[in-house]
Amino acid sequence: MRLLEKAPAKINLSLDVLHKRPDGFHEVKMIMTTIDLADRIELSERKDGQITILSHNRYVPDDNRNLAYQAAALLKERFNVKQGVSIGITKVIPVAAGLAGGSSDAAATLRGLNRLWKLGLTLDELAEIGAEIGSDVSFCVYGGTALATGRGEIVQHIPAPPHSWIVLAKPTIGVSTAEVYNNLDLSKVEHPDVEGMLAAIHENDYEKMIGLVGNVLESVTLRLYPEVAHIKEQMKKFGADAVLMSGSGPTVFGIIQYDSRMHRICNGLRGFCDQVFAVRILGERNSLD
Ligand SMILES: C[C@@](CO)(OP(=O)(O)O)[C@H](O)COP(=O)(O)OP(=O)(O)OC[C@H]1O[C@@H](n2ccc(N)nc2=O)[C@H](O)[C@@H]1O
Ligand SMILES: Nc1ncnc2c1ncn2[C@@H]1O[C@H](COP(=O)(O)OP(=O)(O)O)[C@@H](O)[C@H]1O
Repeated sequence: MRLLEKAPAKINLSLDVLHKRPDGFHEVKMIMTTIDLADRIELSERKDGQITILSHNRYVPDDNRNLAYQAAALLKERFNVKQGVSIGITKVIPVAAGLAGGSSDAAATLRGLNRLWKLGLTLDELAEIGAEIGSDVSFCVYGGTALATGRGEIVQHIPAPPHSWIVLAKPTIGVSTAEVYNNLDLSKVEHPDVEGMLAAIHENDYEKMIGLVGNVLESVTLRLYPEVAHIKEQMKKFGADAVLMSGSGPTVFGIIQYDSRMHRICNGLRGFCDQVFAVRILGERNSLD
């Protein structure tokens, strides 16, 4: 048997870090939403009990460092599964980009293997297992839009943000999440208004939402990688309503209401940036909701 799962990317509309915890992780408060940019995960049964990964992407490990491999290994061990699985990953989401591509591949693998191996687990149970793989995996198990707290694994569902285009621009560099958290100086950051963003989303208020985007991790990544600041400036200049870095970066996203302006911004960015995408938020509400 063979089955397919989509693994969508996420962006962080608001990302605050409260403090560093004794376990080395940071306590976060962030609003995440899945977007229509997805990897494709193909799972095929193996009778020999092995787990294999094939991604045809030189930036993605094809062994037990792959988060999808780790998801399969964890389920196999925890539920004493005798079968194996071949995991084919078609990468569309840029790697090490702040878009949770690896986490989403792991989450899709958990959802898919739950079906393939007939484990009968709930999404809540899969999300709990996902937290053992990485902080963003729990959110990716559910997708949609959520307030994430703890180290990111406590997920509270909220409505989708107002109708808008998301334009993504990824500079050629990749960023290490651990490096960004390690260089964060919380005494020097401006904290975003996460509660205000929550209210804007609940009220489906586009103007309020674009005025409240914020990410404390920008303070680190923009300093370490000036090209990210350059892309932010260009996206603003081309007319995006709001511009922010996603996660630990380096991907920058713009929020735009009108199609015509979205096209203008994409064309402008493509002049100097290889990876530019225009996508919708998954499960978005239309402006009349
Ligand atoms: C910054 C965010 C925002 O959504 O996303 P990305 O930029 O990775 O997409 C996340 O917090 C990233 O989550 P994730 O990428 O799953 O992180 P993990 O694998 O759990 O941890 C990688 C490393 O980041 C640091 N880390 C991660 C999460 C957290 N709350 N505090 C931390 O200090 C730790 O140093 C950890 O060793
Ligand atoms: N399935 C996967 N897809 C992409 N990267 C993966 C995967 N599994 C493990 N990795 C590793 O995880 C690192 C972070 O990748 P990714 O999840 O794309 O970034 P981010 O955490 O910034 O959203 C990569 O450098 C890569 O080596």
